[in-house]
Amino acid sequence: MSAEAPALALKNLSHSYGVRKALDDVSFNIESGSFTALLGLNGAGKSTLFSLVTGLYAARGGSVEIFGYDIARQPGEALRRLGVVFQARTLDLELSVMQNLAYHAALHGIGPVEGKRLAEAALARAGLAERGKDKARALSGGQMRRIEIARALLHGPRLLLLDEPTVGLDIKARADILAHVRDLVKREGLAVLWTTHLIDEIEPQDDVVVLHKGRALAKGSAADIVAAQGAAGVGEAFERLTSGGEG
Ligand SMILES: Nc1ncnc2c1ncn2[C@@H]1O[C@H](COP(=O)(O)OP(=O)(O)OP(=O)(O)O)[C@@H](O)[C@H]1O
Repeated sequence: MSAEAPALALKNLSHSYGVRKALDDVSFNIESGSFTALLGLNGAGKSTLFSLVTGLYAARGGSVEIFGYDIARQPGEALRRLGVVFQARTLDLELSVMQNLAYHAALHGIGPVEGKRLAEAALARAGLAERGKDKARALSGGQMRRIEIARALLHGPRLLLLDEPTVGLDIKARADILAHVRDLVKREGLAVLWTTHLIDEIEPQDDVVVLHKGRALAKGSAADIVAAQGAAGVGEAFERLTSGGEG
C-alpha cells in the first residue's frame, strides 16, 4: 500500500466464460475524489468487471488493485476499502432500516455499540435520520437506494462501486441519487465507479470508460472523448465509437 496508490487500478484485465470473451485487456485507474462512469450497453461486460473487482470471480488475466492491495493476493485488505451497491435490491424488507444497517456493521466485525453509532451517522448522511425505525419495505425506491449507499459506506471504504444504481427509479429519484453520489465525491473525496447505459447520467467533467464487447474503447473526461470523436455530445461519441470495428 502507498498513500499515492489509485483507489482502483485495473491492469490488463481479461475474463472469459468458456470460449466467450467477456472482458478483453481492460486497463484504467480511478483516483480518489473522482467520479468515473463505466458506460456500456447490455452485454458490454460491466457486470463481469464488477464481479472481478469485488473478488466474486478470479480474473483469468490481469490484476485488480484497490488502494494498492491486490484483490487476489490480499482480499481482506482490498475489500475493507471497497463499498458496493449492487443493481438488484439487497435490503431485507422485513427488517427496520436501522437493523439493515446494523447487520452490515456486524458482518464487518464492528461491535454493536459502534455499529449503532455508525448506522445512525449513515442514516443522517443519507438524509433519512427519522426513518430508522421504519421497515425497509416502507421506503420509496429512491430512499432504499440511499440506504444501500449509506450501508455500503458504513465501514468507511474510500472506493464505492455502483452497478446501474438508478435502474427502476423515476426521473426525480434518479437525479437525486446521482446528485447525492456526486456530492459524496466532492465533499468527502470518495472515489466512485458508476456503471450505466444511460448517456444522460454523464457530465462533461466526468471521467468515462466506454466499454463495448468487453473492450475499453475510450477513456478520459467525457469532454475529451466527445472532442476526440468530433461529436456534438456523449451520445454521438458513443455511437461513433461503438459502430465500427465490431467482431
Ligand atoms: N455466467 C456467464 N456465463 C456465460 N456467459 C456470460 C456469463 N455472464 C456474462 N456472460 C456473457 O459475457 C458478456 C458480458 O456480460 P456482462 O453481464 O458482464 O455485461 P453487462 O455489460 O453487465 O450487461 P448487462 O447490463 O446486460 O448485465 C455477455 O456476452 C454475456 O452474455
